[in-house]
Amino acid sequence: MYPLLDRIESPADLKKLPQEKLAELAAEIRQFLLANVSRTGGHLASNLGCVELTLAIHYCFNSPADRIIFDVGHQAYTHKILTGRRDRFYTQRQYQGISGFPKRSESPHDAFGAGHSSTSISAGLGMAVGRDLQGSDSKVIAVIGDGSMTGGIAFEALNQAGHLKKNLIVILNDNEMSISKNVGAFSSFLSKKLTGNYYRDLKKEMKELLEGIPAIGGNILHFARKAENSLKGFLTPGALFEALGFDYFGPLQGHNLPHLIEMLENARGLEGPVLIHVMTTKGKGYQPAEENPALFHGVGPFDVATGKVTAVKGGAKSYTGIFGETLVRLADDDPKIVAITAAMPDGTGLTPFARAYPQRFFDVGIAEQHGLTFAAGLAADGFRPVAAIYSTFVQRAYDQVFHDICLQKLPVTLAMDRAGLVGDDGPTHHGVFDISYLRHLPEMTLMAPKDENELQHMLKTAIYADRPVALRYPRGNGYGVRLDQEIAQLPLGKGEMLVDGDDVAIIAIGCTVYPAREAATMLAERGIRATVINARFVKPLDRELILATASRTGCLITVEENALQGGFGSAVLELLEQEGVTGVRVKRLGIPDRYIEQGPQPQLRADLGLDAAGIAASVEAFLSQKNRPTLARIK
Ligand SMILES: Cc1ncc(C[n+]2csc(CCOP(=O)(O)OP(=O)(O)O)c2C)c(N)n1
Ligand SMILES: CC(=O)[C@@H](O)[C@H](O)COP(=O)(O)O
Ligand SMILES: [Mg+2]
Repeated sequence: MYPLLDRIESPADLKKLPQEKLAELAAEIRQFLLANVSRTGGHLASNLGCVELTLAIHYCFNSPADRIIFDVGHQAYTHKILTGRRDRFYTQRQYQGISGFPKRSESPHDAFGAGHSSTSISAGLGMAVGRDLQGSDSKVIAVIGDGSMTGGIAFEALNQAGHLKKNLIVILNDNEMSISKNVGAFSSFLSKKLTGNYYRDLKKEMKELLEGIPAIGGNILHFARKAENSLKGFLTPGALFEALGFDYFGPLQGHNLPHLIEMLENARGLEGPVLIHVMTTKGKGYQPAEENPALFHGVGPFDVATGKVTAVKGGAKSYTGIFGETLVRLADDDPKIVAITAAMPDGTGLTPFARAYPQRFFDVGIAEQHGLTFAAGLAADGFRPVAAIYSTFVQRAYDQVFHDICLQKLPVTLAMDRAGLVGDDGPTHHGVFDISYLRHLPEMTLMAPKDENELQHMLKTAIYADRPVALRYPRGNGYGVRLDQEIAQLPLGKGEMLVDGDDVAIIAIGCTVYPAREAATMLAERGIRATVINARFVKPLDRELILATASRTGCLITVEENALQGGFGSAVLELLEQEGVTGVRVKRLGIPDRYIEQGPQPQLRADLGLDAAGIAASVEAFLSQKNRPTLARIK
């Protein structure tokens, strides 16, 4: 099927091909990507956009001795295919398959693991320094997109790289897109100057201005022409990188293999940090993806012929969608509500808000830290900011939550989408730590809805709590429950009892509540009467309800989709300890102390015993151990 690609098992095989054959190989790779990603889903558009670039890099450098680092890593499919994973590529992002991101444990060619953005230059610089300390002569190449370049850590790395003057090649893959259109002054700077129009218009305006000055205008024009080249240099993106100590080359047409290869061959021999600016088209070679790169950024299975995404039958609305709709409804009545995203307006459901209230919507770029401090600033000025960020990316901004929001008691709502197990993106993206890293911060209120209707109410509760609030909700669809027309504020720190039973109490939070209730039904069929509590709040806990239930049943099972360490169950244990409660047995169910690989959410939940059957089994096993020896007896 793929006459050239089928012969390539490693970069060494690639190098055997004459350069003239590479364009043909690129076309085969695009076919291969389409055939596979249309079945598995994945980050199609970015990968289609960097086929030639990746081929050129592997053609000119010697991986794994030379270290190739892909920022975010969502664009590393061609790299994987060329480095011995073509045969397994159909398993990418699948349960027990290869990862959708570079992963050090997967291949020696994956020089650095990724999934989160803007780390490649820092990691590359570390490797360059390590190489020099060890006296080796390998090359280090960091490939970073224009979106990822908006992350602060990328600039921190450029700053140090320009200072250290190590041999480091940074390739800026500029497609003028983040997931959505790239925004911000840096992005405008990169693109505006490149169109040439800006420069042409400026020149024309200057000429007219100077010609209009009587007598001396002509002379000045003469000097201005002489200065033209330096002016042009000043106006190109190169000036920025040169000022940071890099040698700048570009912009290059990123789909022109001979040009790329010539440039990279030259770059091999250059001393010091080098930045090669490459222009590419996101979705290149597949019309639907070129026309709608945001949709094909991370896409589910689709039909190659039509570009139509395979519809999920009868799906309820997503939590993300409900969040976005509710925020618009609340903002209709309150001009103080503003919304912030870190380069993910679609993913976080903020696009309807952006359309309805463009003046109150802010895409800060991939800059979670800045985004949260920016939100704190707005809150300090009397606004009600809602920052919608995936749970896993809030990790970037822990200090901002502490120092800029909680310590100053500022009423920022942190809407943490993708909390819990996310599925195919795997360990880099599972949002299973936020309860642990937020719960201990004084002033923080932390809640999680049991379903999409409760999400509506919690969002309003959060926005009007007049304090820092984090609201976590999962990736995927709700349960299709009826949505209350009136959005209400919930009492802070109050949970709800859903099922009453005396044998044991299951206290669940967020997306584990429905499975817990289903588990109770299963247990009832086996003669076990379980109480089920929807905790709603991780902080403050519903002290009265939990203590009363503990004293009544003497046996508590907590359930959460968060790390067990420091999670919701730990909070319940701490409550019992603080209150001096003894004689109550507690079992915590949640994410164990290891990273969870990729897979469909239901599969992962079943594996971890967090589905209804798993919870019921744990409850039964726990109850059957009632007479196990206590520590006192062992002593
Ligand atoms: C810290 C962090 N925030 C957000 C994301 C989500 N994200 C993944 S790719 C991406 C856009 C990256 O744009 P760019 O680097 O230009 O690559 P392109 O998709 O255009 O190929 C974003 C926002 C992330 N992976 N990491
Ligand atoms: C690479 C990355 O970080 C994003 O593209 C992420 O994969 C999006 O995840 P969702 O599909 O959950 O929006
Ligand atoms: Mg981009």
